[in-house]
Amino acid sequence: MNKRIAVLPGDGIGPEVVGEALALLDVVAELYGHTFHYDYGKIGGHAIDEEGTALPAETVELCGKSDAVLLGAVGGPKWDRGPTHLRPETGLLGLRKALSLYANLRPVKIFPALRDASTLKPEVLEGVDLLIVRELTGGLYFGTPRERRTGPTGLEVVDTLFYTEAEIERILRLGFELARTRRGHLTSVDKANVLESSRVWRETAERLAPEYPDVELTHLLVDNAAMQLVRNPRQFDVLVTENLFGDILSDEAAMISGSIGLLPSGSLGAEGTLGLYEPVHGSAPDIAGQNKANPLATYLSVAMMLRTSLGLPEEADAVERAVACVLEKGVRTGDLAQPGERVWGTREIGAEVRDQLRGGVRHGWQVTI
Ligand SMILES: NC(=O)C1=CN([C@@H]2O[C@H](COP(=O)(O)OP(=O)(O)OC[C@H]3O[C@@H](n4cnc5c(N)ncnc54)[C@H](O)[C@@H]3O)[C@@H](O)[C@H]2O)C=CC1
Ligand SMILES: CC(C)CC(=O)C(=O)O
Ligand SMILES: [Mg+2]
Repeated sequence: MNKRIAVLPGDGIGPEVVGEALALLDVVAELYGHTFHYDYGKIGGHAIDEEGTALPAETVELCGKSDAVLLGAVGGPKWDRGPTHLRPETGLLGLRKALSLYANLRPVKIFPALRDASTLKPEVLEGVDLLIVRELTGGLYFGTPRERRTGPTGLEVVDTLFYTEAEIERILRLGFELARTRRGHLTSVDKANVLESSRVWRETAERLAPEYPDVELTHLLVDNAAMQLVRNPRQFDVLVTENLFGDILSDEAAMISGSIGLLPSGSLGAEGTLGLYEPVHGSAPDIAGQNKANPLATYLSVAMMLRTSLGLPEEADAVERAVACVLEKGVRTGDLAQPGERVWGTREIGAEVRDQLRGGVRHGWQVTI
């Protein structure tokens, strides 16, 4: 199979984890007889430095010609003081919008080997398998006006939470559809006790529910959802929520599995359109360039890409198995290692996963998981 992948490494640890992910994809290609072409694009802070914009037009064009997009992360302190239009994050938001990627899927699973790394007690973790469906092209991150202005008492600032009913309906429908393919439970997370947008969100969920009689719908206010996620995450199957809420809840949920360095994501538009795959974490400036970043979230994002956009489920399974096996062998980056345990670097854990993938596919050897 011949596929074109747009590769946007970005800033900070982005190039490190994406570099490892491509080395892993090369092994997938070698083992299964595929050809993956990588077309590199600029986005974020380094694009600002080199092109004067966080999202050069060529990057959007490149993505449009690809079968899938793999992204690292954008941002860093160097660009934090810039004006809004010259901030790395606007590049990523702009790309999501330009590609109409309205749904961001963030699965949270437990690797049995990592029970110790989770902040939760082992008995609470048993059987956790949840999916956060985050609306990605609307809400507070995209509403206008967004501005600073001078009012009667001095500086005033405005961010706008804007949704159309149609935007709310399409993400909720996806939530119902995904719940239907899993355990049949959808939790819609909102702040309907305060926000008008959330009231429409809840009304829309109620209106759609009769069309999905096989799905049990529950509503939860976002503050309670944040608490329930760490109290008893096993109660959740699919959570569907607004852009900002989903952003925050997914970082929180990362700690159920043990580290933000483990959580993958896939962003999708209408059926048959391009998908963008990226780890949930950011550019981690505090560890950038030190061979400390955990590349597993990016590997698991690659697995999502193989399965969803490239139609290669067997290859996706093999990557996920290789990751699980390496963890089972006790290989840990610093974010996962317990006090006193050996710490592997980004490149070293990368080599372990590649070896495991080769061994698993060629010789069928793997650690029992
Ligand atoms: N999708 C994206 O490109 C995102 C970009 N950002 C940007 O990233 C920059 C840093 O943001 P932070 O709030 O620090 O969030 P962050 O996710 O980059 O880092 C938070 C903490 O987690 C650690 N961490 C993150 N990824 C890791 C990995 N793979 N392995 C080991 N440890 C990891 C970091 O070292 C840090 O201590 C900011 O400029 C922010 O805007 C933040 C989130 C997402
Ligand atoms: C630009 C930010 C909204 C990125 C982020 O935090 C995320 O998508 O998780
Ligand atoms: Mg985030």
